[in-house]
Amino acid sequence: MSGQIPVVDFSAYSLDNKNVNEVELQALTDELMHAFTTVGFVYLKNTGISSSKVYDTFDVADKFYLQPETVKEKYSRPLDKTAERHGWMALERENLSLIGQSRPNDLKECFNVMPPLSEGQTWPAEVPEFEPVMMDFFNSCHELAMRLLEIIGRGLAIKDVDSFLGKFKNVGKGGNGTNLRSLRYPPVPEVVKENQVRCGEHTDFGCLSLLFQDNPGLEVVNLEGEYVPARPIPDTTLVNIADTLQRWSADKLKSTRHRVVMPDSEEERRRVRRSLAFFCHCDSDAELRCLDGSDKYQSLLAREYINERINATYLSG
Ligand SMILES: O=C(O)CCC(=O)C(=O)O
Ligand SMILES: [Fe+2]
Repeated sequence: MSGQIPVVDFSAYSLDNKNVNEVELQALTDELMHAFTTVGFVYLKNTGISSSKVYDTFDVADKFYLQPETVKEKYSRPLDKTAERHGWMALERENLSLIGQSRPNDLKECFNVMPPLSEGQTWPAEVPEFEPVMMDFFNSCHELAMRLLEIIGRGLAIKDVDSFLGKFKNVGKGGNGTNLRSLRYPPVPEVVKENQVRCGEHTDFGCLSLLFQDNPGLEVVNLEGEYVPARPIPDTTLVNIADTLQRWSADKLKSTRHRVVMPDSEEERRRVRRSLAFFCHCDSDAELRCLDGSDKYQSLLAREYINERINATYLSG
């Protein structure tokens, strides 16, 4: 299916666009709202984030992954679920599967970039370009996410869009869970554990996710409830709604299940798969009161909601 995930031209509000046209922006809003209220995913082209920038970021991440395990361990992400979650996670350390422990841990390695770093956390000194390149990518994603949130605020007919956007004022500054995750899925080994996948089925926790991927494997649940491939389309960004925003919008916006499976073809199994996921969260102290004014869900703080979700996710120790 890239079939059922629409491809939308974002030129009207691209990061490069200095002359925003009201009529075009409204048409873009309508297209995006249609996608976000149905399948929950959309491919965007002409966002202003170039594929050369994406590939440069993949390459810098690779330089880190190629370091010896002893080096990478210095930058391990704390396993304590209450700690700020910046850092590296070794292969088969995490299990995102909603069906939990009935699957072996995910066959992936990843690095979460979560500024500002807490005390004791450092950037990989062995790859000096890691910090500036990751932060530059983080900042571009942040800018794009804010444009998308503005469009969503408009699409939901929120009276005070500025106050909605104000709930994201701490992205990258602390007191906000936004992070950029680089993922590396190694070639599939000869013998794979029963039921193991590259990334277990899940929905994302935050508000909005942006995804950049080099090789196939991602699958998304379609409107019929079946997993179908969401293949990489060159020069696009895949965007999806995540759980916090689904709840906040009283289920108008859809947070859709997805996963990354092992490819079938021998050739693809031998390939590394790389992706970059920007998980945009609202501020931890934002109050999630249903945006439509309804009382479908009881109001609670974003922090409380996210903690609930993190605690439900199995992290092997
Ligand atoms: O690697 C991918 O394409 C998707 C990863 C993902 O869904 C996640 O980390 O939440
Ligand atoms: Fe995800």
